[in-house]
Amino acid sequence: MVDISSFFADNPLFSAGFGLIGVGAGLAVLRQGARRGADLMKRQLLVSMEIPSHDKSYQWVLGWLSRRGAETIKTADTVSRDMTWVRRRIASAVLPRHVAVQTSYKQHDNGSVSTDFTMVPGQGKHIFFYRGIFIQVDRQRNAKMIDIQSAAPFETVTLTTLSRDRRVFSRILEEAREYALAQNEGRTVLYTSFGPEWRPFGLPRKRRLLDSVILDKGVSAGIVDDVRDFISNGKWYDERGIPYRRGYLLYGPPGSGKTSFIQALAGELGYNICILNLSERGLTDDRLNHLLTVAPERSLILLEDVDAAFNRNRQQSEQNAYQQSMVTFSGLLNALDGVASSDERIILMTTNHIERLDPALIRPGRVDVKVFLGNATGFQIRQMFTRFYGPGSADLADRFAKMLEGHTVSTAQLQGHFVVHKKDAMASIDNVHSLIELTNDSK
Ligand SMILES: Nc1ncnc2c1ncn2[C@@H]1O[C@H](COP(=O)(O)OP(=O)(O)OP(=O)(O)O)[C@@H](O)[C@H]1O
Repeated sequence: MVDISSFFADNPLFSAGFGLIGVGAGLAVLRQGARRGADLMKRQLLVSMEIPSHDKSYQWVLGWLSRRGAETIKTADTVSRDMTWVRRRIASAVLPRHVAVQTSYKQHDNGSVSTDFTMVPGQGKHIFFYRGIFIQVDRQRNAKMIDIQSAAPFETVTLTTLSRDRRVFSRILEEAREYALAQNEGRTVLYTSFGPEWRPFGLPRKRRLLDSVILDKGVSAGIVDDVRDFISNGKWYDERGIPYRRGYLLYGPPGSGKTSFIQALAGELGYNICILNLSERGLTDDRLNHLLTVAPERSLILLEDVDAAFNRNRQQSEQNAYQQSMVTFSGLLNALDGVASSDERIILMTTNHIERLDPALIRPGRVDVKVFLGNATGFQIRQMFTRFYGPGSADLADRFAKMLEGHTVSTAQLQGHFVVHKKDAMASIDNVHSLIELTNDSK
């Protein structure tokens, strides 16, 4: 009888093969162990924060990173020229090698616009140094996924650092937000709706000064006081379970300063403006409701020319739903009532024809303050005159106002007249007949 075990044991070919299998298996176990060990170490030692491109902080963080890049170059430049290699080392250690360009435009106080190019980290991994800590930035694009709102490829930026430094992330987010806000300091951002979200429209504009819009005596101060009072009384509303919102309706003839005043009000409060056109194609009740709920903080919501979208004739407004926008009258009322919102909401509406508005739209709770901005009064004419020609022109202003007595002139027409005669107050008076010809007397 053959002893099988001794046959295998004595067979050199077999034992060598068996040995190899053993070594292979051992290596695989080791490899897996090493991978697991590395994963475990990574989990224990590293923390990361992922910021998807649809999040508001995404652009803030990219902007902030680009500023850090610029600062690093400056720091590197301060190193003495004899130590060029040190400068190179600093720069090559912390500056991304693959950058993407982001072009921004800035409006200066004199109205001119300049272009600014900034380098933001491009796709891939980069390391930067912040407050004594190394942080890895990994910017990735997923070409297969599209952000439906912006139709842009979906991207993420992931910051990774040692877990003992995890608190640095909130500091970075805070700094990035402050940096982004500081870029718009002294400016008013106009937002328009883009699908279900608000997007900045054009460049942030220089704030309009409140005293550049001349309303009748006490009107401007009255509105500003009311809004300020509202803003500072959130707790009061909360304690009484009253929705924290306030609606204003500015009504009056064209060119009386309704829109300009809202811009100046936003400037005065340091707020931005979200402009919504109710007649916009594709706007539905749901979208309107959603937009009013997600308006950026510290913003005024402006619904311009509400009479164009809805008027007394409900029949017509229902037809409207099919012809242009799909917002129904009841949808608008619901959105204004802002069912579950406890956030501050300031809604301003403008119209040239208050008489065409359905009383349900302008009842208290939806419109709390109604202000008539009419054609220029004697007070406004004098104020605008002295604002254009200086405080020394008060006597001429009286004369000019007298000449316009009995005529209906809008403040926009007055502004136009003063712009034509901007350098000469007397010419403005001598040519008052050209203004009277334009007036609304016979209309
Ligand atoms: N009361 C005012 N004080 C200073 N400027 C004014 C005033 N009213 C109008 N203007 C000037 O006239 C122009 C048009 O004003 P604005 O668009 O604010 O009027 P509006 O009442 O909103 O008009 P519409 O009803 O046609 O929308 C702006 O350039 C603005 O500066």
